[in-house]
This record gives sequence, structure tokens and C-alpha cells, in this order.
Amino acid sequence: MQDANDPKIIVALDFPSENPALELVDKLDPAKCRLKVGKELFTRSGPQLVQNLQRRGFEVFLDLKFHDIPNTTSAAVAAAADLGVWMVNVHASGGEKMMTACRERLESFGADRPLLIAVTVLTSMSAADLAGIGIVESPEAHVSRLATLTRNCGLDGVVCSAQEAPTLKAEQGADFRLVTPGIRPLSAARGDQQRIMTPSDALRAGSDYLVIGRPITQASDPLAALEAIHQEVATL
Ligand SMILES: O=c1ccn([C@@H]2O[C@H](COP(=O)(O)O)[C@@H](O)[C@H]2O)c(=O)[nH]1
Repeated sequence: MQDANDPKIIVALDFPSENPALELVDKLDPAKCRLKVGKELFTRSGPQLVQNLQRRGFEVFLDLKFHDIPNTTSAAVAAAADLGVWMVNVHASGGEKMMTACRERLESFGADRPLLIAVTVLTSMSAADLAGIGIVESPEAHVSRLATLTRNCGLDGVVCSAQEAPTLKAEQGADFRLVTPGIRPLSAARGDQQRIMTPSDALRAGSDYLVIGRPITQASDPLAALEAIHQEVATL
């Protein structure tokens, strides 16, 4: 499963500032993982940090989950493309016009454009959480609905739970990328994640990329934790 041209593990750099993030990054190998920069680190350290990671040879998933009117969101994904990130995302619940505007805006970047994916249902949400915001269908059914909308808008894939991966691969096809957070090795704490799966089960289920944060970043030995995950999936 290890392909140096397409590493499947994306380490979520959920750190409060650049220094602890770089302390870990400097021990990582860009042939073995990609990096995800999310809201906390980007708000602290901004585009310069992203460029710093890219200079170190890493491809970056800019996980800012844009959700706004089409004009604003499409301008934001274009700004991400200008940064040269590998992947950027929006919320699928922003709807057809918003996602289509984003996809069209990225066309001018040609082959160098980032992958554009959409968040379906956050992996921290259960059926009860969905009901709390007025969505009465199951997480799996709602994820499927949003994934179909996302594919129809021409995006490259979705963020979902690995639990939904078998259904989505069957419904949306092999080329539609499934990016799955909520990954928990058996020994790791669940934390606030609801719809979880182990790394090996997630890949078997059809996940294309595994987003893994705290099981690595908050481990007493982050490198050993990452290596254990590599070992777990090596035989797949
Ligand atoms: O549905 C989603 C979308 C994004 N995330 C992000 O992934 C990581 C997961 O970190 P862990 O520490 O492994 O839980 C985090 O940056 C989230 O913002 C998600 O978890 N679920």
C-alpha cells in the first residue's frame, strides 16, 4: 500500500503554533505521509507556514472547510490554489451553486490545480447530532446524498467516515476520492470522534487517504505511533 508518489497517510498538524508543528515535521518523511493544516494552525501561522512545509518537500491538504456564498468561497479556493496546496476543501452543505463555482474557478489553474473535495457529515457527529440540527436521515444516508451532489458538481471527492466508504465506493465509483478522518488505532482514545475505524479496516473499506491527528501528535512517541500505523497497513 506504500507508494512514495501517493502516500495514503495525512498527518493532521493540529498544533497551537508553528514551533511544535515543525518539531514533528522535521522528523517526518514526505515520501511516507502528507500533512494537513487546519483552522488552528493556519489562523496562527498562515500561508507562510504552508510554504515552509512545502519547501520541506511535503504536499499539504489545506483543511479550512470553506462554507460561504459562491463568490466568497470560490475566491478562497483560488487563494489556496495560488498557495500551491495539494488539496483544499469546502462544505458540501454549501450546495450546488457554491461547489460548482469553486470547481469552475479552479479550472484556470489547469493540471496544477489542487484537488477539490467537500466535507459531508463531520466524523464527530452521530445520528443524534444530525437530528439535533434537523436532519432525520442516518449519517450514512446523508453522507451518500451529499457525496452524490458533490460528484455531480464535478469535485474530486469527499471527506467522510471510513464507515461510509464501502457504500460510497459502490455508489460514486473508484475514482471519487474518499478522505477519511476519525481514524483510530485500537489502542488510541476516541476523543470527540463518533464514526471511527482502525487504519487497516479503513483502507480495506475503501478509504483513499487516512487523516490522523491525535493518535500521532499526542502520542508519547509520535514517530513510533506513526511507524506502528505504517506497519499495521503495510501488508494490505
Ligand atoms: O469530518 C471531519 C473533517 C475533518 N476532521 C479533521 O481531521 C482531523 C482529525 O484529527 P484526530 O485528532 O485524528 O481526531 C482534525 O484536524 C479534524 O479537524 C475530522 O476529524 N472530521
